[in-house]
Amino acid sequence: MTGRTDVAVEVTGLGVTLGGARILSGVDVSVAAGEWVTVIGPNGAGKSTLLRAVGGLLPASTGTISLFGTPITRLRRRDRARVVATVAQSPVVPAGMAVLDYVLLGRTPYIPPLGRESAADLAVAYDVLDRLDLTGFAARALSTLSGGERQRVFLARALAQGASLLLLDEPTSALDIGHQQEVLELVDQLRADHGLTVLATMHDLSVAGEYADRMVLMAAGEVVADGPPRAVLTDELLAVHYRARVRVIDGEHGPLVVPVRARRSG
Ligand SMILES: Nc1ncnc2c1ncn2[C@@H]1O[C@H](COP(=O)(O)OP(=O)(O)OP(=O)(O)O)[C@@H](O)[C@H]1O
Repeated sequence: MTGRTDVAVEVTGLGVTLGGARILSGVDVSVAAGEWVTVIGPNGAGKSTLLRAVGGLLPASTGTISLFGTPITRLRRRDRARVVATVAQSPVVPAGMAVLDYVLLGRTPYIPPLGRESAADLAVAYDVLDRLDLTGFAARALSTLSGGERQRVFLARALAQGASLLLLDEPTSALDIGHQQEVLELVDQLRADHGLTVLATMHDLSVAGEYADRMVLMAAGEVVADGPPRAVLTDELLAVHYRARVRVIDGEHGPLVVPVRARRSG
């Protein structure tokens, strides 16, 4: 059955089992078209697993996942790739591949079987390289780039895919503060200009809160809070689920989470 297309992601009662272990249980997450939702939670909470399931990279044991109203199980791989693009935490990179060729992999869903990329595909690849400040790297082997440069190339490949839903798993973890802002602002600009929908995971809670419309807090494979940043980034919720001592202060674009060191005795 085809449902509403103004809902980009509808996850209902999702359970995922991996290696015999239950990793996600009863997860409900909904992302409206054009919305930016960031999933947070401590290490091992199940954030990447959720993104991989939404990207069609892992099967659901229970529950359903729909993208723009179509159950993911009904989308063929090629059609799915035109709808959703994923930037994984550590993508596998083919040995010796040049940056431009890697970004062109994003155009695969548009290239006929046994065909070659068109001039239009090349133009898209060069455009995203330019937007991400990567033009000078086009001919370089991906393996020779720094961690941050490589992370921008992974994003470039996802953007070249032209999908309307972007899944970003820790997209800025290797980036310096300047490139972090550049990448997040670019994604936000694309969202404003092209109605892109973003479902991300991030560990930097202050940055996460500045960009997300809504945040989903996960712990031990379940959703424990879901709401605007101010409702999710609270001293209490972070203390309980991260076992962290933090102070949340009001920032211009959202709450800022400041770690507070324990008082030393003696
Ligand atoms: N193939 C697998 N077999 C068994 N357990 C797995 C498998 N893949 C992931 N897990 C476990 O599932 C749990 C959730 O992992 P996941 O990577 O989704 O967490 P995460 O919230 O993204 O964590 P992090 O913040 O550390 O990246 C972890 O405990 C992990 O060890």
